[in-house]
Amino acid sequence: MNGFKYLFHNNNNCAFMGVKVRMAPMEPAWDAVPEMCRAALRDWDKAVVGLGDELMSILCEGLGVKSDKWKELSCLDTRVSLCHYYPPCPEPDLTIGLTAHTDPGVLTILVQNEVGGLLQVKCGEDWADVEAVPGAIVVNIGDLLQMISNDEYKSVMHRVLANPVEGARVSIAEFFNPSVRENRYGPFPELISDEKPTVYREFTYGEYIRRFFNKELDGKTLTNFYRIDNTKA
Ligand SMILES: O=C(O)CCC(=O)C(=O)O
Ligand SMILES: [Fe+2]
Repeated sequence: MNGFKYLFHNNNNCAFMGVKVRMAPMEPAWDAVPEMCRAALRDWDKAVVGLGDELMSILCEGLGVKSDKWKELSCLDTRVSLCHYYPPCPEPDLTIGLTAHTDPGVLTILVQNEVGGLLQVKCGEDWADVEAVPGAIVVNIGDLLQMISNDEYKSVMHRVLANPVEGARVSIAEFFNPSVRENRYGPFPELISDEKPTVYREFTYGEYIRRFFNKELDGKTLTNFYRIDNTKA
């Protein structure tokens, strides 16, 4: 089915189920998406696409490069929506909702329902709860953005605990990724100087994404793989 998947559990046997729809660059086969969430998913995608553009322009300005710099690399052209459903778990101490990871792409925009306190972000050695604030949107910097920003922005390690309460936790994420596999990625040249040499070597998006799908998620990031050890220069 073009661009649509049910995920009943993922490789790490996490305690969630999900529906994944690739929204762009190709339109999904909407007929294959369950009718009950078709319109909502279409509206969600429409609502976040502009927000992604706007956030990325602000983030580029923050780096001191031109605000549409990200367009040169088709940074946001692939969009994947992933709806997560974390059912109540009778033994939450024995499993995890979603294992610790950083998002591999550029940006993630996420909303969650009122069952909060399960999404956590790593702060130093500790985990901090991301409370469910009505109307709030969670934005994650992904590994690719960390690398193209030459470490000015840091991707966020996060996880979801198994759900100990009666009601289900629901979240919807939109992942923004590049689309052109041949494009070469590395820190924006404008950010490189003698004082701040490049922290990452270049790679193609195709190579990057292949590596991502061939590794375990738990606690590891791809950024270390592409990092140059400047202390040895
Ligand atoms: O459900 C959540 O809040 C987080 C989901 C997530 O981190 C992911 O799918 O990458
Ligand atoms: Fe994530």
